[in-house]
Amino acid sequence: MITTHDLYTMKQNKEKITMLTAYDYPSAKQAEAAGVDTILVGDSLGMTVLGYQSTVEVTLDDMIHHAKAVRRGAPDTYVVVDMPFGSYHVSREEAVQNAIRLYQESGANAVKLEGRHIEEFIPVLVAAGVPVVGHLGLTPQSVGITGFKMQAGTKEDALELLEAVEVLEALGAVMVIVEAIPSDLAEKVSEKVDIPIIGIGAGVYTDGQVLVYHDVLKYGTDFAPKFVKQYGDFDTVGIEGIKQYVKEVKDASFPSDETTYKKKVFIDDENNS
Ligand SMILES: Nc1nc(=O)c2c([nH]1)NC[C@@H]1CN(c3ccc(C(=O)N[C@@H](CCC(=O)O)C(=O)O)cc3)CN21
Ligand SMILES: CC(C)C(=O)C(=O)O
Ligand SMILES: [Mg+2]
Repeated sequence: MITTHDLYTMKQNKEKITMLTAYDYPSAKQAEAAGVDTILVGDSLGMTVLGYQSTVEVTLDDMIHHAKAVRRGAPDTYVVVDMPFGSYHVSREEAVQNAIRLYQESGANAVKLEGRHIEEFIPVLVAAGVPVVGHLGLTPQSVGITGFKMQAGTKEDALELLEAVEVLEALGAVMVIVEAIPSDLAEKVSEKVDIPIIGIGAGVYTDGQVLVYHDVLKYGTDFAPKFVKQYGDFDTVGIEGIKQYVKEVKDASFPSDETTYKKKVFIDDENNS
């Protein structure tokens, strides 16, 4: 498994860092088998595997439940887990307590938090030994305020984001995700700091890329943001497979001899009791 330190080295060596979300045992196994550098147990699981309209409904217990399954499926991959909406917004004490619980119970390598208000308690987490990943730009937990659209499109907002990344680095964050921001800003941000900047919808100049498993494989998603590229079509493969199964049960061609136990046991036969 790579370490937090390896992520810095990869940036220094200009080796792109790959990140893919995973939410359960099989997706984690696939991600590890495919050799991704890092897995994100994103709170996007609320949308991709639980069918919610946003990530706002996801709870801390949901995140722990899914992250533990991911850890079992990918024991040798660097795993980042999202702190969900509301779990780090009430007070500094509660935020730190919840982050420590998530880190400890999930077995993840780092916890990710959205926005700038996290600046007030990052040092406490870092002091406690918890690697912290930031998330700026489009922060989906604030969808009620921002909507799902490109962020930092004005000079003022771009400068603000640039400053925020520097502050996160200074406070000890190990990595920052930037989501749905202009490519030239993402490039500047990546050049400005030594910690890796991972982009989603942020162009090609970041130190790495992250996408959502279900988007990459076209698996049950109802929409695809502009920045998604589909590398597979699980929906077609899955639906075709299920249709074939249904057909074969209907016409009794399944189960066949090969899928049937054929030891003869008659309950009324003394020789076979
Ligand atoms: N399946 C999935 N993929 C994601 O990338 C993702 C999630 N879920 N859930 C959490 C957040 C939410 N994200 C989103 C959700 C919607 C758009 C979207 O509709 N974007 C429009 C732009 C709309 C506009 O600019 O007005 C697009 O066309 O890209 C973008 C990112 C990214 N994250
Ligand atoms: C989109 C990524 C960065 C994320 O936070 C998630 O999957 O929840
Ligand atoms: Mg998230």
